[in-house]
Amino acid sequence: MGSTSAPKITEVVITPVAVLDPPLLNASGVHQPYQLRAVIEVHTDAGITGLSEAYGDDPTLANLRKAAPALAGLSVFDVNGLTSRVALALGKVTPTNLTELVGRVSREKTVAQTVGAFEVACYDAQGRATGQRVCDLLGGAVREAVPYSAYLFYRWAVHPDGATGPDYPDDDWGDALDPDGIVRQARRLVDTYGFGSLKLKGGVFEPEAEAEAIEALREAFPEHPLRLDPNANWSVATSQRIAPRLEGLLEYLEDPTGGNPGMAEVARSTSLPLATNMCVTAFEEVPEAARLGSVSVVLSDHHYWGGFRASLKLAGICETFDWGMSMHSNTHLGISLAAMTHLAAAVPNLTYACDTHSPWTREDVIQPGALVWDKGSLAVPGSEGLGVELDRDALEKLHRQYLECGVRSRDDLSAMRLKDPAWERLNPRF
Ligand SMILES: O=C([O-])C(=O)C[C@H](O)[C@@H](O)C(=O)[O-]
Ligand SMILES: [Mg+2]
Repeated sequence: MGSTSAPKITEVVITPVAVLDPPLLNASGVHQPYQLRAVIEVHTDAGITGLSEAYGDDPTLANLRKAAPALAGLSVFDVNGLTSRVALALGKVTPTNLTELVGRVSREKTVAQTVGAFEVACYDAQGRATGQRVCDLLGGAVREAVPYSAYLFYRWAVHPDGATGPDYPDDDWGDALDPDGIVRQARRLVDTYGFGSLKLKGGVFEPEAEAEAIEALREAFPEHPLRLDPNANWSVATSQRIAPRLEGLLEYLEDPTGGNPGMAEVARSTSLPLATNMCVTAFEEVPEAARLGSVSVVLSDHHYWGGFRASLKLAGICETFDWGMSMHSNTHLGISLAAMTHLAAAVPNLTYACDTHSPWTREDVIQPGALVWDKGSLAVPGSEGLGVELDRDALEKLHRQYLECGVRSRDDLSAMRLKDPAWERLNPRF
């Protein structure tokens, strides 16, 4: 196809939505009753529309809205043009981030987040224009089914008093606050989805209690690879105390402590591979990690690395430094899940099962049937583009929920203080 006949962007529509979210505990506090996402539609003069999904907090929305008008007239194939137009439109943008749990903020990362949000929609449009799947545009599928891991969370049964209205529909998972609760949760996730590996979100309770939960998981699931992610809520000394107990139990220990120097100290004292989505989260952080030897697995995430092409670049870096590659998730909907699946299908060295928050998200904006769980994996959806279609009624409903719920940014700390007003975010806590 010559560039003159390539679909050109005519309009970008950004719709914020709010989705029900359970009270999942982490190092920063607890999830609010609603998580925010932005649904992006990139319309073209060819009548084709590309879809994408991004964070939906106020600062992200402001950046998306600031950059969107600059895309008018751009070919959906011109991803380099997209990158430079977004950077120019954002100018000296204020660095923003969704949560401290995905590493430090920087201007580079803020621009990358915005580029990535539109880039995914452009790839979807490219696929729809050419009759190709996104994974084929990214180099071809090296796997037709992408394995995901069960994402286990300590959690309460219900949100704290005052966090929700009287009609808020709590889920039926109950609480999980000790090893038995975590094993019970894992059993249900494995039985329902067939997950073949398990990740426990840690950094919540005393590290010994979390190690005990890992031991209980090992006993209950002798064959499942296990991971623990304390989100940098352990000091170096604590990490060095606990890591030996976890050796032989975990396939990797994710972000036990904060920063590349601290991670490097821990790495030197344990045989456990250390993984991260906190100290290597942008290209500018790669040289220090490589120099110090702080990590051996990097969790990619197209939402903040800058989209598909940036993720392929990261894959090359991982290969160069002999780092394993996995995939991180924040709460997301089906458009992002499709994007994650196409990307993971096309990256040969992304050999670890990917993270997903899917089981915790009871609502969606896509039409059902495109993403079907089978033995903990998702087959690459569709025959062109991302392979998912918007459910307009659901989009409208979740947008209305956004307008009514009052949540405008992610704030796990304030959510936690509804239960315990004296709760402090200690960094690290343990
Ligand atoms: O692997 C991670 O660090 C995450 O998944 C970060 C997320 O924000 C997770 O902790 C959460 O949803 O609470
Ligand atoms: Mg992590």
